[in-house]
Amino acid sequence: MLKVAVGSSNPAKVHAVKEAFGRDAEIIEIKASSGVSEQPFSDEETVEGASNRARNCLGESDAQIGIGLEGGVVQTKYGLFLCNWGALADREGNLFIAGGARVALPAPIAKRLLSGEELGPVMDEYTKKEGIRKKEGAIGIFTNGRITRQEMFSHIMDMLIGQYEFRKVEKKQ
Ligand SMILES: O=P(O)(O)OP(=O)(O)OP(=O)(O)OC[C@H]1O[C@@H](n2cnc3c(O)ncnc32)[C@H](O)[C@@H]1O
Ligand SMILES: [Mg+2]
Repeated sequence: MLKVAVGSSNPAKVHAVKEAFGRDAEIIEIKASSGVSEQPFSDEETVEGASNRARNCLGESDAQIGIGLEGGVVQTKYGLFLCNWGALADREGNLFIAGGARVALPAPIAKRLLSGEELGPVMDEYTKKEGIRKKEGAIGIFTNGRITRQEMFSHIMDMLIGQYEFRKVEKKQ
């Protein structure tokens, strides 16, 4: 059975990984460090966090595949956007990367992030709910529930596994 380690215990991430691999894989959760700030502030930093988590999963377990999923924000001339990145590392040294959907953060939220606050706590305060980051996520709130954080990570997972499969098919030819 394929053993997959995911570098997080956040249910929005773990469920997306489980759903993407299906019943044929054993999924274990690892406290993998991202090596970046708690609130990544660029695509590069967010990709780096995802990649570090994926590689650290392999270092800290005997899994064949390591998965890192990381959320961040990115500054654009249209405002501050949510960004999400995923990485899949295998034992052959391959690292596959894929990015998720983006959505603009409302100005009052963006302002708080720019002054140094972290999105997770800001979202809880804003919605007067607890643990938004583990549930529908900011993307769920700001899209009126149409796209949840798990769904967004599911999309990233399909892009990661798809690239991994494609590479295997290519090697055989
Ligand atoms: O336990 P881990 O795996 O670290 O999960 P996390 O929810 O902290 O997620 P990230 O580290 O990937 O996200 C970086 C920061 O952005 C916050 N964040 C990212 N996406 C979010 C979302 O959709 N809703 C709420 N907070 C979010 C999160 O709380 C962190 O402060
Ligand atoms: Mg985190």
